[in-house]
Amino acid sequence: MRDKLQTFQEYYFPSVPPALHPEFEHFQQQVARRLSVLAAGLILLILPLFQLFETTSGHFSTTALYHQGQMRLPVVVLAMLVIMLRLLRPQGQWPRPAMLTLGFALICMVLGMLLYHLHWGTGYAMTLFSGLVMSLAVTSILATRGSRDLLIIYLIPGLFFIAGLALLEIPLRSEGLTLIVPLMTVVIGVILAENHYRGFVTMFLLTHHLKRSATTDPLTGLLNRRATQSILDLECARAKRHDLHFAVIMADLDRFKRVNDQYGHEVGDEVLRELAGRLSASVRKEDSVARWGGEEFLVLLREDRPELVMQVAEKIRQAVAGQSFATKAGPLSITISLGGACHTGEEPAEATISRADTALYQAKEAGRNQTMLAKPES
Ligand SMILES: Nc1nc2c(ncn2[C@@H]2O[C@H](COP(=O)(O)OP(=O)(O)OP(=O)(O)O)[C@@H](O)[C@H]2O)c(=O)[nH]1
Repeated sequence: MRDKLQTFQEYYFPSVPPALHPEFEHFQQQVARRLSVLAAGLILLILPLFQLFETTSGHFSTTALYHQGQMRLPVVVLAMLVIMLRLLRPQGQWPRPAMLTLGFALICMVLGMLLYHLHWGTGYAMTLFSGLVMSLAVTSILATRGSRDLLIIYLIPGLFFIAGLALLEIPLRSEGLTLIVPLMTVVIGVILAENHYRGFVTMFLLTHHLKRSATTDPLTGLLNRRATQSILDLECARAKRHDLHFAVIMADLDRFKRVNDQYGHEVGDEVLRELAGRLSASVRKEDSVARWGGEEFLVLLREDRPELVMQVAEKIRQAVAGQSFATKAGPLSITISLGGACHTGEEPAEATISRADTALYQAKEAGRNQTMLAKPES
C-alpha cells in the first residue's frame, strides 16, 4: 500500500530534490527562454491582426479603435522587447521574469478591454470574454511554475477588474457574463498549468537521470571512463591555452582477485564502494576521481607539482592500507598501488595516462602497496 502510494505520488506529484534546485532553476530558464520567444512571436502576429481586422470591420467607432490600440500597444512593445533580449542577450537571466511580465500584461490588456466594452455596452464583451478564456489557456502554458506563476499573472489584474466592475457599477450578470464561466476557466487554467509544471519536473528528472547514468559508474557513483575522457580532453585544451597543467594518478587495488575468489563478488563490490569514498575524501573538491576500469581508478589533480602529486598518492595509499575495510565477510586488509604522472607540454591525455600506467606497473613490480611517479615526457 505504502509503495503504491509512493509510486502514485512520484508519478502525479514529482518533486525536485533540494540538491538539484540550482540545476532545475537553469532548466526552467531554458524552458522559459523557448516559451517566451514563442509567446512573443504569437503576440506580435495576432494582436496587430486583430487591430487591423477591427479597423476594417466597420463595427467600431474611431474612439473605441484608438482605445483598443492603446491597450494593445504595451503588450506588443513588451513582446518586441523579449525578441530583442533573445537576440542581444541569448544567455541572460531574463526569460522567467520576461514571461511573467508578458503573461501579466496580456491579462491586464484582456481584462481592461473587457471592462471597457462592458462599461460602454459595445456588444463586443462576449467576444472578449472568449479572448479571456483563450489567454488563460495560453498563460497557463507559459507558467513554468504552475499555479504559483498563475497567481502572479492573475492576482493584481483580477483584483483591478473586480474593483473596476464595482466602481463602474457593472452588474455581474451582464451580456451572459455569469460567475460560473470565469470560475470554471480559472479551475481549468490551474489544472493545465499544474499539469504542465509536473510535466517539466518529470522531464527534468528523467533528463538528469539519463545524464547521470551516462557519466557515472553505477557501482561506485564515481565518474565513468567516458565522462573522464571528455574532462581530460578539456583539461588538455585548457593546459594548452592557459598554461594550466594537471596530473593524473592511476590507482589499482592489490591482489583484488583474491578478495573476489575468497569472499565472493558481493564482498568485492563492497570493497570497491568503500574505496570510492576513501579516494574522494583524499582529494580536493576541484579534483576528479573516476573508475577507469574494474579495480583501476584514475585521480585527476588540477596541480602538476611532482612533490604534491606524490603527496596525494601517498595519502591515498595510506587511506587504503591504514584502515581495514568493513565488509559482511568481516574487516579486510586491502592495499593499493599508485602511479602518478604530470601532464607536460602539449602531450595528449592518453600519453599522460600511459606514463602514469607505467609508473603503476613499476609500483606493482616493486612489491605493491607503493607509489611511483613517472618520469617527465622525454
Ligand atoms: N567484485 C568486483 N570485482 C571486480 C569488478 N571489476 C573487476 N573486478 C575484479 O578485479 C580483479 C582484478 O584482478 P587482476 O587484474 O588479476 O589483478 P589483481 O588480482 O588485483 O592483482 P594485481 O593488480 O596484480 O595486484 C578480477 O578478479 C576482477 O574480476 C567489479 O566491478 N566488482
